[in-house]
Amino acid sequence: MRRSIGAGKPGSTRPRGDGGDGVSPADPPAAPPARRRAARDGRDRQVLAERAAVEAMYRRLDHDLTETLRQRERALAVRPESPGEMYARDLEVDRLTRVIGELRAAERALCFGRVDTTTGTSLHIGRVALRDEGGDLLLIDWRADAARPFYAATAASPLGLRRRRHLRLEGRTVVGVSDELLDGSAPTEEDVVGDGPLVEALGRARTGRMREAVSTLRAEQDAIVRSPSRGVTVVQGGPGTGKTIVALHRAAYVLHSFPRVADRGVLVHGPNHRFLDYIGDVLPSLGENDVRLATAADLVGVKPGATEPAVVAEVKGRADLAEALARWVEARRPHGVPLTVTIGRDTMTMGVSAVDRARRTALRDAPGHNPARERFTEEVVEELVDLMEERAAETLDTIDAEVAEVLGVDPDRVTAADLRRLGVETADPGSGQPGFDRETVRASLTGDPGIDSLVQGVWPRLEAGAVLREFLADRAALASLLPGWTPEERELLAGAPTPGPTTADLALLDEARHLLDGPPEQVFGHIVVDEAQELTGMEWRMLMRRCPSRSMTIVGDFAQAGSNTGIHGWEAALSPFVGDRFETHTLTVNYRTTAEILRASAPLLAEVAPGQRPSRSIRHGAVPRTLGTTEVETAGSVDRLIEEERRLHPEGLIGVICPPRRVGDLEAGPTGRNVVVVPADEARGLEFDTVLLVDPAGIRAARPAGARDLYVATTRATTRLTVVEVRPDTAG
Ligand SMILES: Nc1ncnc2c1ncn2[C@@H]1O[C@H](COP(=O)(O)OP(=O)(O)OP(=O)(O)O)[C@@H](O)[C@H]1O
Repeated sequence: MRRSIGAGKPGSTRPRGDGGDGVSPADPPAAPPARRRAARDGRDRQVLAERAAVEAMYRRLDHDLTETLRQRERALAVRPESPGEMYARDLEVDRLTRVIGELRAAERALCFGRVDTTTGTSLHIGRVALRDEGGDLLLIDWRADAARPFYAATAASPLGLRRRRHLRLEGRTVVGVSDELLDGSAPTEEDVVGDGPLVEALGRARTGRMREAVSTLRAEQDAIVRSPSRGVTVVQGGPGTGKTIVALHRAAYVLHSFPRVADRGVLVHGPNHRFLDYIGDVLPSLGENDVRLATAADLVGVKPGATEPAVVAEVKGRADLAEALARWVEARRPHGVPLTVTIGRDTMTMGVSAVDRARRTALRDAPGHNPARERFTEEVVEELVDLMEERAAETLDTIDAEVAEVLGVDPDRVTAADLRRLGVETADPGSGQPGFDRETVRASLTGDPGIDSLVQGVWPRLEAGAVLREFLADRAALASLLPGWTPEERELLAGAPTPGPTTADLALLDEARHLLDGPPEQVFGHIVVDEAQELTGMEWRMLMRRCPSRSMTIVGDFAQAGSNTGIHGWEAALSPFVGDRFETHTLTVNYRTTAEILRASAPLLAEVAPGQRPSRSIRHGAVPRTLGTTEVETAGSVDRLIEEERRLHPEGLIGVICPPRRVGDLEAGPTGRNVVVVPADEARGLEFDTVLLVDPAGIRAARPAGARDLYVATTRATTRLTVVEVRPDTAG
């Protein structure tokens, strides 16, 4: 028999049953009163015992926090006496600041779990590790190896556990415990077997912000979070299977377990700010505050101000543009040409092979067209100094020859003999031309505007925005650099200049900057890519160059792809960068959508991704309904539905998902508290208790990926879905 204490109401949807997911069947049969009383006494004792244990942990947390704050104050008070000491001090202060952040973030639900082994030992699991004053372990960090059985043990594979316990806290007080027995043993008075926190978590009303799931990660999710792979991990699965939650917990795990990664920081890349805001609380609540959340526009630091047809965006996203652009830039450097310079009355020529050698040296020493140009200038100056020295030697030789002819003596030998007589060593023949001061000549040439304009003629400084505009408009170059493209495809590039950068231009701009100015300033130790099915070939390059270690967690679902990227699978996306060195995991259990909603979206899934198996939902709820309205009545009908929904489910979060062109009209309605209007092309990754899906035909027609937008929209609700079809107004 299973009972639950302290659990909140699971809401109107009920779990379907265990099904291997560890989710308990609902509605246990009623027990006789005496047994109920005994059970209640038993669980009260358990709650009290856990309360005492957790109070001790909070005391220790307070102590550790005070102590770490003191340590930081002491470190800050030290006066470093050398740059080395300053560096060491700053490192220590950074470390302590990080620990303080972790300890502070651990305040909420400090301890959420416990495991008891079959041999009688137990461990409490929480957000940080804590030891008592004697050094004994009070709490282990959820990311530690020792915590793995808490997540990974199942009845089929109990990993030495007898019991897994979840604790529920209000503030610092334990108010509920819930146990799962894993070794098949019968419950005793010390066990409180209940519905469990997953059911509770899934039944809670949404807030519009994703919540962390550290206490309820399932075994299949935990295996990915803890994967020892430091390379590329791909997580795929249908909507609501926990891809995002897994990726974010993996980022926290990686930061904790791979310190070298933590040094460089973690980037979470998402498609838009609506989505990044939605997931933005998860990592801080896991104690990770140093994670950067960014869209492509944030990474490039440019806001796209113009739009363009999807077909143009598609060709601009193709990765073979990178090679074409590189060759276009390469053609702006000197190849097979000499450099002739006039200094004073002298004209000197740096030969073709010297110029080519200087170009190669420059690009090797200073990657990027512009830095290499400066290095090339140094090489040119060096070559000119050599030439001038040679020229000086020739002039002196001529004078010497003239002197010898007039006086009948060799001036060099005379001078050397005179110097020897005076006890001075004569110049070493290898030390350069006597009287020619290379340093002074080099200094006078370095920074000389004449030299700069000479170099500018063969190797101009370039700016990424201008390069991109010129490149895209250079029909002749595009024809020779992109021979595999049809003339129509090339014309899409050249024939559609926009007044400002578009979204597809961002990755091209980044590529141009990389070619011109070298690698990006900020790179990361680990990158999480969410909604990765949206990335074009050029965008993959943009992310990969920011992750030289190729340590990445990539999550996505090609059935939900909104942009036509020309990339339909992980191999196509990743093999240019890592070959086949990536691990793919597939999540199959849907934690968001009810089975009824999933069933309603199945025909759309079959349409957009034939052959892809639907995920398996663990929740049940109302069958989605379809209503009709007319064009003029659309806003009024939606307003009435919102009011009805608010009356029946005051706690629930309502998402109104519609074609982009209807957003303005619908936002004028009773939005605000608990209601968000979202254009269908921005709904990826989001979730609501109730979804009002307005004008499905309009969503479908809004862009080429309309059917996939519609599929995404139907899979956003946790509980209730109402589809509002809009009929055209009849005349009169
Ligand atoms: N183990 C878990 N414990 C509690 N909640 C969970 C768990 N796994 C998933 N969820 C919840 O299920 C919902 C769906 O998860 P998530 O958004 O990560 O799925 P997804 O696969 O990324 O979906 P989509 O493809 O639609 O973006 C979220 O509310 C998430 O918090």
